Amino acid sequence: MRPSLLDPLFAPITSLAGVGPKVAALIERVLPVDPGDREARAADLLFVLPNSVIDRRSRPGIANAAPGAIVTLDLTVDGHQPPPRGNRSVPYRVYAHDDTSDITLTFFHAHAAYLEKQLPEGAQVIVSGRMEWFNGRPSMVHPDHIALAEDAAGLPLVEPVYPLTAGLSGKVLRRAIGQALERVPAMPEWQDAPFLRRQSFPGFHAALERIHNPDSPIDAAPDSSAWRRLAYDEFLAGQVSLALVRARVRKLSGRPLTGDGRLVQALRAALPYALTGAQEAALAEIHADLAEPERMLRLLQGDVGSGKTVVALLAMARAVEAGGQAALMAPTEILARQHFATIAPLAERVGLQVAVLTGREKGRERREVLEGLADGGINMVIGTHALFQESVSFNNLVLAVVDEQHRFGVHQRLAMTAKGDAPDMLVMTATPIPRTLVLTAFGDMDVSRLTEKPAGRQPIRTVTLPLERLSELVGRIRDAVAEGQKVYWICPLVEESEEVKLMSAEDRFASLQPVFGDRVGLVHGRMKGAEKDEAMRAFKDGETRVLIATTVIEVGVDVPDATIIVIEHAERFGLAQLHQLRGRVGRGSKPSSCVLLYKDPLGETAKRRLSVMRETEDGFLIAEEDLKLRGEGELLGTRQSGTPGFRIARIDTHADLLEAARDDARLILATDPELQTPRGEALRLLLYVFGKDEAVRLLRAG
Ligand SMILES: Nc1ncnc2c1ncn2[C@@H]1O[C@H](COP(=O)(O)OP(=O)(O)OP(=O)(O)O)[C@@H](O)[C@H]1O
Repeated sequence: MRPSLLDPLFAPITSLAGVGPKVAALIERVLPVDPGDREARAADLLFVLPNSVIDRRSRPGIANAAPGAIVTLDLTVDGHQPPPRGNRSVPYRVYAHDDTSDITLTFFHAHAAYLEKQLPEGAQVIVSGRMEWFNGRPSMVHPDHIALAEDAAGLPLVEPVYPLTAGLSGKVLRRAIGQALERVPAMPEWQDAPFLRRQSFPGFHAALERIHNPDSPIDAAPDSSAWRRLAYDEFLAGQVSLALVRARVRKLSGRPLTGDGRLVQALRAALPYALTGAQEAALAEIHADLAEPERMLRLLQGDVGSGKTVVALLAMARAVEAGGQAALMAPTEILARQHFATIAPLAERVGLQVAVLTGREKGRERREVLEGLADGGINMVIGTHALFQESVSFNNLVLAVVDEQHRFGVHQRLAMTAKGDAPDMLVMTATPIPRTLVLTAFGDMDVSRLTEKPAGRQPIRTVTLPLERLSELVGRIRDAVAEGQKVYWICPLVEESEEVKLMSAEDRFASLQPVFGDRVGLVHGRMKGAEKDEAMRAFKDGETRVLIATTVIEVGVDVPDATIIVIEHAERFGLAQLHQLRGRVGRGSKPSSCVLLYKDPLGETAKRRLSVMRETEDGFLIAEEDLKLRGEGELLGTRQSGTPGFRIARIDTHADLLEAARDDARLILATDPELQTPRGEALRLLLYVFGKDEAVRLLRAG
């Protein structure tokens, strides 16, 4: 039970003065981590940390500001220049000046009414943001902060600037955060005192105060001791919680799984290729783990197209040899069916019973699968999260393989675990996550890496092309199709809504149909399962040659003879996603290419991403680069912050703390596994504060 001293912090944000349901909904949009299906709490507000500060201590003036510097300027607004009607690619410009020079303030996708209110013509305003020089003129794109000079009187000299969303003013947010800060109760220190001294870290409450009420910009920067303290808290909460889950999982100790090797041998013989060295090595590690009485918790990391599926199959075969059942869980229905289509013919050839179970199996079909799983008639099952459902019970599940784990949470992992008597776990991920992220997302699992691709693969030629040259591209694709090639055509991901996403794929389909006739197919997330299957099948069998798709095909889709992928509006995709998408080609022995269609003007980050894609195919390099580029923010709108899944910590700035937190967590749990010492009690508070209630529940008297 959560101690009552935390109650005020855990009250919904609507309990704060000035926060009604409407404001609450806006605040939820700026929370660094989506609260999911629970209400946002006052505690969540503590971790809305500033993007930057307005430093009113000195005002250099436009002419004296260094390019790239974040500055505060006292400006007089001279005039507005909205973009021509209907042309959203031209920015909205506001002209202004101070005693030293003129400046242009630039806004993309701006709301005219909002800007007219914020920057009335003739008004004195205070604007801060990054100084840039554009065509030799001082400019500022999307200032971080704008205030009328009259409103700014009496404001602190150093003021934090928070991420905002349309309709939510800085003032309202600051006031709400201030109240949340007042609700932080006196709590015992959960960090080790000598460690705090060594690092010169302030206490938890003091750190929050310092960041939200800074005396200087340094206080509110991610590398300040206050921010680092909180990042460490967050890492430690995460590591302790992962370690608790892991301890529970391991404690349900496993059983040695060995077999006579006949099934595995027969399957290997049935494969149309020989395993790569990396596949052999990974398999040997997995088989060794299975043979141990301890449970296996292993992560199989392989770059796109490195051949993870067959490794999973052979691991599952070993589990069946040992007399148990194995399950493979995929993140999407398309993938579950694809795995089934690959695995079933091979497995059935050696006498295995394989079934598929997704949300789509209904009625008799479903009943038969459930019966087969319960009585052991089915040896292997492949499915989606439908495998977790309560109605599913296994006769003897000894191995659970989870594909694309980063889409599943720790709790789902536990749910799968509950299905068997402590089954071994193999987690597969196609995202070549850097070592540090493995640690944050998976804790310290054992890791096998597929570092080599099957022989005979050719490099993928990657080119970038502006959207204006679309018709030229269509001509070339037509030639390629005439030669018998197969083409994926990925349509833009538009954030506003699924609706729009769908539209763009359908529009493209409609515009390409006159060119390709019935050789063009369409697949997107809103289609019914059977329609999706049919579209994938037609493409696989070559009835359609061009497949227009949304990112539903991002992960895992395997059509080895597809040789071209066009990614429209490539500038809107993240690096990891582009890499995954590109990995849909180059999976056979023929040369392949990837065309990144982009729309000008490209932001700096987008430009860098596209050039990284041109320069390398190495997923691990790309992942490192991705991490560096993230958090630098985009020109389009607010600076996005941080590392996914974290509120405070940023892998690029705080990576050193992560290793320390992992070691600390191990040490803590080795000496105080149930968190019952005084420090352990304090650590329970830490877990609550960071929303790890689930982890506390795993503890005795939790
Ligand atoms: N040793 C091998 N030699 C030749 N081809 C192989 C080998 N191993 C796997 N393949 C083939 O390589 C392709 C990719 O394998 P698989 O679908 O398992 O990749 P993956 O690692 O899951 O990649 P992704 O994450 O991109 O889906 C498949 O067509 C598979 O049949």
